Amino acid sequence: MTDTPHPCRVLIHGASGRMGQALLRLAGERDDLTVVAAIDRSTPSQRVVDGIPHFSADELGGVPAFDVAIDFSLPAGFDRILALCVSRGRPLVSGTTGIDEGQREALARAAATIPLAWATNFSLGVAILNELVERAAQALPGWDCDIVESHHVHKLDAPSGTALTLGECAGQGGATPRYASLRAGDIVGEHTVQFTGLGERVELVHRATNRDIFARGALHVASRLVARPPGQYRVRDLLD
Ligand SMILES: NC(=O)C1=CN([C@@H]2O[C@H](COP(=O)(O)OP(=O)(O)OC[C@H]3O[C@@H](n4cnc5c(N)ncnc54)[C@H](OP(=O)(O)O)[C@@H]3O)[C@@H](O)[C@H]2O)C=CC1
Ligand SMILES: O=C(O)C1=N[C@H](C(=O)O)C[C@H](O)C1
Repeated sequence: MTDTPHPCRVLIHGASGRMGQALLRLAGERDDLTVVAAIDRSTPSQRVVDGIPHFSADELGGVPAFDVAIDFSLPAGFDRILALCVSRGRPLVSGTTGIDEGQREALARAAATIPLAWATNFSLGVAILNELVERAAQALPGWDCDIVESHHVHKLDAPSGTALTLGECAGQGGATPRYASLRAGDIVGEHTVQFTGLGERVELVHRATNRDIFARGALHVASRLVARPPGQYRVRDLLD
């Protein structure tokens, strides 16, 4: 008889948010992961919810042992969760967008000591779209490149993180992208990359209709990251 390895212990940072709630629900459906701590910015009135201990961001230093942290919060909360993972020597999966250049540099430094997967979009479709955009930009030199993104009215950053990553991919293919953003209703997330030539146009589109796709992707990446050496990983590096 072989021993069953214990479920991977997960900390969720940004647990009260739209993404945090999806992560808690979907993690609860998996046998290989168990959530040992949920962190919100403000102190919750109830300390244990559905058997999961909740902590405020100010209490981060006192959270129990974990194997991997998953962060979907805001840029103001990002430095502290990164510092916690570095100090505990634990991997970090982060989908927080809107982080600045200094925070990107801190990520790169941290990758010398812990495994890290920071991505602006954890869906499979956008991982593929990133590659398609780079190839299209290479194949269509001189065409205009425009990235149009639409999101729900609560989204704070613009252009979206995904749009900026698509722009980096287009840039690697030689294009100079322009951006346009729309905030309306409850749109989960839509991105169109439009290449326009003379008399013709190519459009590459991704529409997210349910944020579970991001949460599932992040949980999958977390389950793979725990076995990796320190370094920065992309979503596509960790796909099966
Ligand atoms: N990479 C991807 O695939 C995706 C990325 N995102 C990104 O994930 C992030 C969260 O999105 P969403 O869930 O919609 O946002 P919400 O506003 O719904 O949730 C934000 C969460 O972060 C917490 N938080 C805010 N500020 C701090 C802080 N200073 N310290 C600690 N925690 C903090 C909030 O706690 P409290 O409730 O107590 O204020 C809340 O739990 C955004 O950056 C968004 O762009 C979203 C979807 C997919
Ligand atoms: O805030 C959101 O909702 C989303 N944010 C990410 C982004 O900024 O690209 C990913 C997704 O589009 C949803």
